[in-house]
Amino acid sequence: MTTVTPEQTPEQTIADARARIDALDDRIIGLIQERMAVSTVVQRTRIASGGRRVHLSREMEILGRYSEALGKPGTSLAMTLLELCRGRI
Ligand SMILES: O=C(O)C(=O)C[C@]1(C(=O)O)C=C[C@@H](O)C=C1
Repeated sequence: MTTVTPEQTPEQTIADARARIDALDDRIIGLIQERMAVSTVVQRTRIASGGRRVHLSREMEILGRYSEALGKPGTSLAMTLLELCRGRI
C-alpha cells in the first residue's frame, strides 16, 4: 500500500531547510572553536620548546587538502581558518 504524504508548501520547505542550515552552522562554528583550541595547544607547545608560532609547510598541507576538496574557495576558507587559529601574519 502506498502512503500519501501531504506536500509541504514552498514556505514550509524553505523554513525546514533553513532550520537545518542553522543547526549545521552551529555545529560548524563549534568545530571551528574546537579547532582553534587544539591549534593553540600545538602553537603554545612549539613556542615553549623554542619554535615559532607559524609552521609554513604544515599550512601548505592544510591549504592543499581544502583546495583539493573544495576548489579555489576551499583555499580561501583554509586561509580564513588559519587566520582564526594563529592570527594574521
Ligand atoms: O599544525 C601546526 O603546527 C599548528 O601550529 C596548527 C596550525 C593550524 O591551525 O592548523 C596553526 C599554525 C601553523 O602555522 C600551522 C598549522
